[in-house]
Amino acid sequence: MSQLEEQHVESLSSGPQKLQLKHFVWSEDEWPAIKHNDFTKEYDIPVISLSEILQKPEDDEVYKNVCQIMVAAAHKWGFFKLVDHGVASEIVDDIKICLNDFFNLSMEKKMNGSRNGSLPLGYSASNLDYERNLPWAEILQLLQSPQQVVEFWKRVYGDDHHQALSNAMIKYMKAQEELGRIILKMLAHGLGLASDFFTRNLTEKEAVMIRVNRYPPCPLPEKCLGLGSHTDPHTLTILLQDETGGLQVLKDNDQWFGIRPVPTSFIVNIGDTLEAWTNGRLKSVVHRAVLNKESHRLSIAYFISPASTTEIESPPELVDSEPNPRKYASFTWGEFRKELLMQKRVVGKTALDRYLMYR
Ligand SMILES: O=C(O)CCC(=O)C(=O)O
Ligand SMILES: [Fe+2]
Repeated sequence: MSQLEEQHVESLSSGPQKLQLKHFVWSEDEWPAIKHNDFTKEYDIPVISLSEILQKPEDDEVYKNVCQIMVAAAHKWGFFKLVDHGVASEIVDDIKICLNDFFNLSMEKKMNGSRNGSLPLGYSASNLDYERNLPWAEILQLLQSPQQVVEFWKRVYGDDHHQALSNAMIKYMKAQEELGRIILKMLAHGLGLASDFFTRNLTEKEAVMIRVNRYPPCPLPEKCLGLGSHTDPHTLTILLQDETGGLQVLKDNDQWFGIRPVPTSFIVNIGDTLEAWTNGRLKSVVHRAVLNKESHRLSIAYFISPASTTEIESPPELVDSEPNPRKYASFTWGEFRKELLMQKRVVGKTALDRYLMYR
Protein backbone atom coordinates (compact mmCIF):
# COMPACT_ATOMS: atom_id res chain seq x y z
CA MET A 1 0.00 0.00 0.00
CA SER A 2 1.45 3.35 -0.98
CA GLN A 3 1.78 6.18 1.50
CA LEU A 4 -0.76 8.07 -0.54
CA GLU A 5 -3.40 5.46 0.14
CA GLU A 6 -2.87 5.82 3.90
CA GLN A 7 -3.81 9.49 3.62
CA HIS A 8 -6.74 10.65 5.69
CA VAL A 9 -9.67 11.87 3.59
CA GLU A 10 -10.91 14.89 5.46
CA SER A 11 -13.41 16.11 2.89
CA LEU A 12 -15.49 12.93 3.09
CA SER A 13 -15.15 11.80 6.68
CA SER A 14 -18.45 12.60 8.31
CA GLY A 15 -18.59 10.07 11.12
CA PRO A 16 -16.28 8.97 13.91
CA GLN A 17 -14.29 6.81 11.50
CA LYS A 18 -11.31 8.48 9.87
CA LEU A 19 -11.57 7.40 6.29
CA GLN A 20 -8.39 6.85 4.37
CA LEU A 21 -7.83 6.98 0.64
CA LYS A 22 -7.47 3.19 0.53
CA HIS A 23 -11.13 2.85 1.53
CA PHE A 24 -12.10 4.53 -1.71
CA VAL A 25 -9.99 2.39 -4.03
CA TRP A 26 -12.28 0.36 -6.30
CA SER A 27 -11.80 -3.15 -7.62
CA GLU A 28 -9.42 -3.11 -10.53
CA ASP A 29 -12.00 -4.04 -13.18
CA GLU A 30 -13.81 -0.79 -12.40
CA TRP A 31 -10.83 1.56 -12.76
CA PRO A 32 -11.60 4.18 -15.36
CA ALA A 33 -9.28 4.00 -18.35
CA ILE A 34 -10.31 7.39 -19.71
CA LYS A 35 -10.01 10.66 -17.86
CA HIS A 36 -12.72 13.11 -16.88
CA ASN A 37 -11.79 15.44 -19.73
CA ASP A 38 -11.17 12.86 -22.46
CA PHE A 39 -13.78 13.35 -25.11
CA THR A 40 -13.72 11.66 -28.49
CA LYS A 41 -14.94 13.21 -31.71
CA GLU A 42 -16.66 10.08 -32.98
CA TYR A 43 -18.94 9.56 -30.04
CA ASP A 44 -20.98 12.01 -28.24
CA ILE A 45 -24.66 12.00 -27.60
CA PRO A 46 -26.92 14.07 -29.87
CA VAL A 47 -27.68 17.69 -29.04
CA ILE A 48 -31.35 18.59 -29.35
CA SER A 49 -32.61 22.15 -29.37
CA LEU A 50 -36.14 23.06 -28.36
CA SER A 51 -35.90 26.61 -29.70
CA GLU A 52 -38.11 25.96 -32.72
CA ILE A 53 -40.81 24.04 -30.98
CA LEU A 54 -41.57 25.38 -27.51
CA GLN A 55 -44.50 27.42 -28.79
CA LYS A 56 -45.59 25.04 -31.54
CA PRO A 57 -48.76 22.93 -31.59
CA GLU A 58 -48.42 19.17 -31.68
CA ASP A 59 -49.54 18.85 -35.29
CA ASP A 60 -46.81 21.19 -36.50
CA GLU A 61 -44.32 19.43 -38.81
CA VAL A 62 -41.29 20.90 -37.04
CA TYR A 63 -42.59 19.71 -33.66
CA LYS A 64 -43.19 16.22 -35.03
CA ASN A 65 -39.75 16.12 -36.53
CA VAL A 66 -37.99 17.05 -33.28
CA CYS A 67 -40.07 14.40 -31.44
CA GLN A 68 -38.79 11.81 -33.91
CA ILE A 69 -35.21 12.94 -33.41
CA MET A 70 -35.64 12.72 -29.64
CA VAL A 71 -37.06 9.21 -29.81
CA ALA A 72 -34.23 8.14 -32.12
CA ALA A 73 -31.63 9.51 -29.65
CA ALA A 74 -33.36 7.85 -26.69
CA HIS A 75 -33.47 4.58 -28.59
CA LYS A 76 -29.89 4.58 -29.83
CA TRP A 77 -28.03 6.29 -26.98
CA GLY A 78 -30.45 6.47 -24.07
CA PHE A 79 -29.02 9.98 -23.62
CA PHE A 80 -29.15 13.37 -25.29
CA LYS A 81 -28.17 16.95 -24.50
CA LEU A 82 -30.91 19.50 -24.46
CA VAL A 83 -30.27 23.15 -25.36
CA ASP A 84 -32.64 26.11 -25.75
CA HIS A 85 -34.83 24.33 -23.22
CA GLY A 86 -36.55 27.43 -21.88
CA VAL A 87 -35.30 27.15 -18.27
CA ALA A 88 -34.12 30.63 -17.24
CA SER A 89 -30.38 30.84 -16.68
CA GLU A 90 -30.88 32.66 -13.33
CA ILE A 91 -32.71 29.64 -11.96
CA VAL A 92 -29.79 27.40 -12.89
CA ASP A 93 -27.11 29.85 -11.73
CA ASP A 94 -28.86 30.39 -8.39
CA ILE A 95 -29.16 26.75 -7.53
CA LYS A 96 -25.53 26.10 -8.47
CA ILE A 97 -24.32 28.96 -6.26
CA CYS A 98 -26.51 27.85 -3.33
CA LEU A 99 -25.41 24.25 -3.54
CA ASN A 100 -21.73 25.04 -3.90
CA ASP A 101 -21.99 27.33 -0.84
CA PHE A 102 -23.63 24.49 1.05
CA PHE A 103 -21.02 21.90 0.14
CA ASN A 104 -18.28 24.38 1.08
CA LEU A 105 -19.58 24.56 4.66
CA SER A 106 -17.72 22.70 7.38
CA MET A 107 -18.62 19.03 7.76
CA GLU A 108 -20.10 19.83 11.15
CA LYS A 109 -22.58 22.30 9.65
CA LYS A 110 -23.44 20.02 6.76
CA MET A 111 -24.16 17.21 9.18
CA ASN A 112 -27.03 19.30 10.60
CA GLY A 113 -28.77 18.28 7.41
CA SER A 114 -27.72 14.65 7.55
CA ARG A 115 -30.02 11.76 6.81
CA ASN A 116 -32.18 11.26 9.85
CA GLY A 117 -34.92 8.87 8.88
CA SER A 118 -35.28 5.51 7.32
CA LEU A 119 -35.31 7.00 3.83
CA PRO A 120 -32.05 8.07 2.21
CA LEU A 121 -32.92 11.77 2.25
CA GLY A 122 -30.79 14.68 3.34
CA TYR A 123 -27.01 15.07 3.24
CA SER A 124 -24.53 12.23 3.35
CA ALA A 125 -20.87 11.76 2.69
CA SER A 126 -19.45 8.36 1.87
CA ASN A 127 -19.28 5.98 4.76
CA LEU A 128 -18.13 2.48 5.46
CA ASP A 129 -21.66 1.06 5.20
CA TYR A 130 -20.87 0.54 1.57
CA GLU A 131 -18.15 -1.91 2.68
CA ARG A 132 -16.24 -1.75 -0.60
CA ASN A 133 -16.01 0.48 -3.66
CA LEU A 134 -16.88 3.61 -1.71
CA PRO A 135 -18.14 6.38 -3.96
CA TRP A 136 -15.96 9.49 -3.71
CA ALA A 137 -18.88 11.86 -3.33
CA GLU A 138 -21.03 13.94 -1.07
CA ILE A 139 -24.71 13.58 -1.79
CA LEU A 140 -27.84 15.53 -1.03
CA GLN A 141 -31.14 13.85 -1.80
CA LEU A 142 -34.57 15.41 -1.33
CA LEU A 143 -38.04 14.64 -2.57
CA GLN A 144 -39.99 17.18 -4.58
CA SER A 145 -41.76 18.47 -1.52
CA PRO A 146 -41.54 22.16 -0.68
CA GLN A 147 -42.09 21.36 3.02
CA GLN A 148 -39.22 18.91 3.03
CA VAL A 149 -36.97 21.33 1.17
CA VAL A 150 -37.71 24.13 3.64
CA GLU A 151 -37.26 21.82 6.60
CA PHE A 152 -33.88 20.67 5.28
CA TRP A 153 -32.48 24.17 4.69
CA LYS A 154 -33.77 25.31 8.08
CA ARG A 155 -31.87 22.49 9.73
CA VAL A 156 -28.69 23.64 8.00
CA TYR A 157 -28.98 27.43 8.02
CA GLY A 158 -31.50 28.13 10.75
CA ASP A 159 -34.86 29.86 10.59
CA ASP A 160 -33.58 33.24 9.44
CA HIS A 161 -31.26 32.30 6.64
CA HIS A 162 -32.85 29.41 4.87
CA GLN A 163 -35.18 31.43 2.66
CA ALA A 164 -32.92 32.09 -0.31
CA LEU A 165 -31.79 28.47 -0.44
CA SER A 166 -35.27 27.07 -0.12
CA ASN A 167 -36.60 29.38 -2.82
CA ALA A 168 -33.79 28.59 -5.23
CA MET A 169 -34.34 24.87 -4.87
CA ILE A 170 -38.12 25.01 -5.12
CA LYS A 171 -37.86 27.18 -8.25
CA TYR A 172 -35.38 24.79 -9.81
CA MET A 173 -37.60 21.79 -9.09
CA LYS A 174 -40.59 23.55 -10.59
CA ALA A 175 -38.68 24.42 -13.76
CA GLN A 176 -37.45 20.83 -14.06
CA GLU A 177 -40.93 19.51 -13.54
CA GLU A 178 -42.23 21.61 -16.42
CA LEU A 179 -39.35 20.64 -18.66
CA GLY A 180 -39.83 16.96 -17.78
CA ARG A 181 -43.44 17.17 -18.91
CA ILE A 182 -42.41 18.71 -22.22
CA ILE A 183 -39.85 15.95 -22.84
CA LEU A 184 -42.17 13.10 -21.84
CA LYS A 185 -44.90 14.50 -24.10
CA MET A 186 -42.46 14.69 -26.97
CA LEU A 187 -41.29 11.13 -26.40
CA ALA A 188 -44.88 9.84 -26.23
CA HIS A 189 -45.74 11.73 -29.40
CA GLY A 190 -42.66 10.45 -31.21
CA LEU A 191 -43.57 6.88 -30.21
CA GLY A 192 -47.05 7.26 -31.69
CA LEU A 193 -48.78 7.28 -28.28
CA ALA A 194 -51.25 9.78 -26.88
CA SER A 195 -49.05 12.69 -25.92
CA ASP A 196 -50.15 12.54 -22.27
CA PHE A 197 -49.51 8.79 -22.09
CA PHE A 198 -46.71 9.24 -19.52
CA THR A 199 -47.48 12.65 -18.05
CA ARG A 200 -51.02 11.79 -16.96
CA ASN A 201 -49.39 9.60 -14.30
CA LEU A 202 -47.21 12.35 -12.85
CA THR A 203 -49.66 13.02 -10.08
CA GLU A 204 -47.55 12.32 -7.02
CA LYS A 205 -45.03 15.10 -6.53
CA GLU A 206 -43.21 13.22 -3.82
CA ALA A 207 -42.43 10.38 -6.20
CA VAL A 208 -39.96 12.79 -7.78
CA MET A 209 -36.49 13.20 -6.31
CA ILE A 210 -33.55 15.52 -6.65
CA ARG A 211 -30.05 14.22 -6.04
CA VAL A 212 -27.08 16.52 -5.88
CA ASN A 213 -23.64 14.99 -6.25
CA ARG A 214 -20.54 16.90 -5.28
CA TYR A 215 -17.26 15.20 -6.01
CA PRO A 216 -14.23 16.69 -4.23
CA PRO A 217 -10.85 16.65 -5.97
CA CYS A 218 -9.42 13.13 -5.67
CA PRO A 219 -5.69 12.37 -5.33
CA LEU A 220 -6.15 9.01 -7.08
CA PRO A 221 -8.75 9.43 -9.84
CA GLU A 222 -7.38 6.46 -11.77
CA LYS A 223 -8.45 4.03 -9.05
CA CYS A 224 -11.52 5.70 -7.55
CA LEU A 225 -14.98 6.60 -8.83
CA GLY A 226 -17.45 9.31 -7.89
CA LEU A 227 -20.33 7.09 -8.79
CA GLY A 228 -19.95 3.55 -10.06
CA SER A 229 -21.54 2.15 -13.20
CA HIS A 230 -25.32 2.10 -12.89
CA THR A 231 -28.55 2.84 -14.67
CA ASP A 232 -31.12 5.19 -13.22
CA PRO A 233 -34.13 3.18 -12.08
CA HIS A 234 -36.61 6.05 -12.50
CA THR A 235 -38.50 7.15 -15.58
CA LEU A 236 -36.53 10.14 -16.80
CA THR A 237 -33.45 11.96 -15.51
CA ILE A 238 -32.64 15.58 -16.25
CA LEU A 239 -29.04 16.18 -15.26
CA LEU A 240 -27.16 19.40 -14.85
CA GLN A 241 -23.40 19.00 -14.89
CA ASP A 242 -20.90 21.80 -14.47
CA GLU A 243 -18.02 22.50 -16.87
CA THR A 244 -15.55 20.08 -15.25
CA GLY A 245 -16.45 16.89 -17.12
CA GLY A 246 -16.73 13.45 -15.56
CA LEU A 247 -19.94 11.84 -16.77
CA GLN A 248 -19.17 8.76 -18.86
CA VAL A 249 -21.58 6.52 -20.74
CA LEU A 250 -21.11 2.89 -21.78
CA LYS A 251 -21.58 2.29 -25.48
CA ASP A 252 -22.59 -1.15 -26.78
CA ASN A 253 -21.86 -2.58 -23.36
CA ASP A 254 -18.10 -2.36 -23.78
CA GLN A 255 -16.81 1.10 -24.46
CA TRP A 256 -16.84 4.11 -22.16
CA PHE A 257 -16.97 7.60 -23.56
CA GLY A 258 -17.10 11.01 -21.90
CA ILE A 259 -19.97 13.46 -22.25
CA ARG A 260 -18.51 16.85 -23.11
CA PRO A 261 -20.11 19.58 -21.00
CA VAL A 262 -22.04 22.14 -23.04
CA PRO A 263 -22.73 25.40 -21.18
CA THR A 264 -26.42 25.96 -20.36
CA SER A 265 -27.43 22.48 -21.52
CA PHE A 266 -29.10 19.67 -19.62
CA ILE A 267 -28.39 16.02 -20.14
CA VAL A 268 -31.48 13.88 -20.40
CA ASN A 269 -31.41 10.13 -19.96
CA ILE A 270 -33.92 7.34 -19.97
CA GLY A 271 -34.46 5.41 -16.75
CA ASP A 272 -35.19 1.69 -16.33
CA THR A 273 -38.89 2.33 -15.74
CA LEU A 274 -39.27 4.11 -19.06
CA GLU A 275 -37.37 1.35 -20.84
CA ALA A 276 -39.84 -1.21 -19.47
CA TRP A 277 -42.80 1.10 -20.16
CA THR A 278 -41.80 1.38 -23.84
CA ASN A 279 -41.06 -2.32 -24.22
CA GLY A 280 -37.38 -1.57 -24.68
CA ARG A 281 -37.80 1.05 -27.43
CA LEU A 282 -36.18 3.71 -25.26
CA LYS A 283 -32.97 2.55 -23.60
CA SER A 284 -31.73 2.96 -20.06
CA VAL A 285 -27.96 3.05 -20.49
CA VAL A 286 -25.16 2.42 -17.99
CA HIS A 287 -23.17 5.47 -16.90
CA ARG A 288 -20.76 6.56 -14.15
CA ALA A 289 -18.98 9.62 -12.78
CA VAL A 290 -15.18 9.81 -12.84
CA LEU A 291 -13.00 12.13 -10.78
CA ASN A 292 -10.13 14.50 -11.23
CA LYS A 293 -7.26 15.74 -9.10
CA GLU A 294 -7.81 19.47 -9.41
CA SER A 295 -11.36 20.54 -8.94
CA HIS A 296 -14.67 19.93 -7.29
CA ARG A 297 -17.46 18.82 -9.60
CA LEU A 298 -21.17 19.40 -9.08
CA SER A 299 -24.01 17.56 -10.77
CA ILE A 300 -27.73 17.78 -10.07
CA ALA A 301 -29.93 14.89 -11.10
CA TYR A 302 -33.68 15.37 -11.18
CA PHE A 303 -35.39 11.98 -11.29
CA ILE A 304 -38.95 11.91 -12.58
CA SER A 305 -41.30 9.11 -11.56
CA PRO A 306 -45.03 8.50 -11.86
CA ALA A 307 -47.38 7.95 -8.92
CA SER A 308 -46.54 4.85 -6.88
CA THR A 309 -49.66 3.03 -8.03
CA THR A 310 -48.93 3.54 -11.72
CA GLU A 311 -48.94 0.25 -13.55
CA ILE A 312 -45.88 0.11 -15.77
CA GLU A 313 -47.03 -1.88 -18.74
CA SER A 314 -46.10 -1.24 -22.35
CA PRO A 315 -49.06 -0.18 -24.47
CA PRO A 316 -50.23 -2.40 -27.36
CA GLU A 317 -48.79 0.08 -29.89
CA LEU A 318 -45.29 -0.92 -28.77
CA VAL A 319 -45.87 -4.66 -28.51
CA ASP A 320 -46.41 -7.22 -31.21
CA SER A 321 -45.83 -10.94 -31.17
CA GLU A 322 -43.06 -10.58 -33.77
CA PRO A 323 -40.53 -8.96 -33.68
CA ASN A 324 -41.34 -7.12 -30.41
CA PRO A 325 -43.01 -9.43 -27.93
CA ARG A 326 -43.66 -8.09 -24.46
CA LYS A 327 -40.32 -8.01 -22.63
CA TYR A 328 -41.31 -7.15 -19.05
CA ALA A 329 -44.04 -8.29 -16.74
CA SER A 330 -46.03 -5.29 -15.52
CA PHE A 331 -45.16 -3.75 -12.17
CA THR A 332 -46.02 -0.63 -10.24
CA TRP A 333 -43.47 2.10 -9.67
CA GLY A 334 -44.12 1.81 -5.91
CA GLU A 335 -43.30 -1.90 -5.96
CA PHE A 336 -40.08 -1.37 -7.94
CA ARG A 337 -39.01 1.52 -5.68
CA LYS A 338 -39.55 -0.57 -2.57
CA GLU A 339 -37.31 -3.32 -3.91
CA LEU A 340 -34.67 -0.77 -4.84
CA LEU A 341 -34.66 0.69 -1.35
CA MET A 342 -33.87 -2.72 0.07
CA GLN A 343 -30.84 -2.92 -2.15
CA LYS A 344 -27.92 -0.80 -0.96
CA ARG A 345 -27.11 0.36 -4.44
CA VAL A 346 -27.74 -0.39 -8.07
CA VAL A 347 -24.75 -1.87 -9.85
CA GLY A 348 -24.64 -1.90 -13.65
CA LYS A 349 -27.92 -2.60 -15.36
CA THR A 350 -29.58 -5.24 -13.24
CA ALA A 351 -32.50 -3.66 -11.40
CA LEU A 352 -35.02 -4.36 -14.14
CA ASP A 353 -33.99 -8.00 -14.62
CA ARG A 354 -36.47 -9.14 -12.01
CA TYR A 355 -39.33 -8.25 -14.38
CA LEU A 356 -37.86 -9.78 -17.54
CA MET A 357 -40.27 -12.25 -19.13
CA TYR A 358 -37.55 -14.19 -20.98
CA ARG A 359 -34.09 -14.59 -19.57
O1 LIG B 1 -22.44 13.11 -11.75
C1 LIG B 1 -22.84 12.69 -12.82
O2 LIG B 1 -22.51 13.18 -13.90
C2 LIG B 1 -23.76 11.50 -12.87
C3 LIG B 1 -24.79 11.49 -11.78
C4 LIG B 1 -25.69 10.30 -11.90
O3 LIG B 1 -25.58 9.48 -12.77
C5 LIG B 1 -26.75 10.07 -10.88
O4 LIG B 1 -26.84 10.84 -9.91
O5 LIG B 1 -27.52 9.11 -11.07
FE1 LIG C 1 -27.28 8.19 -12.90
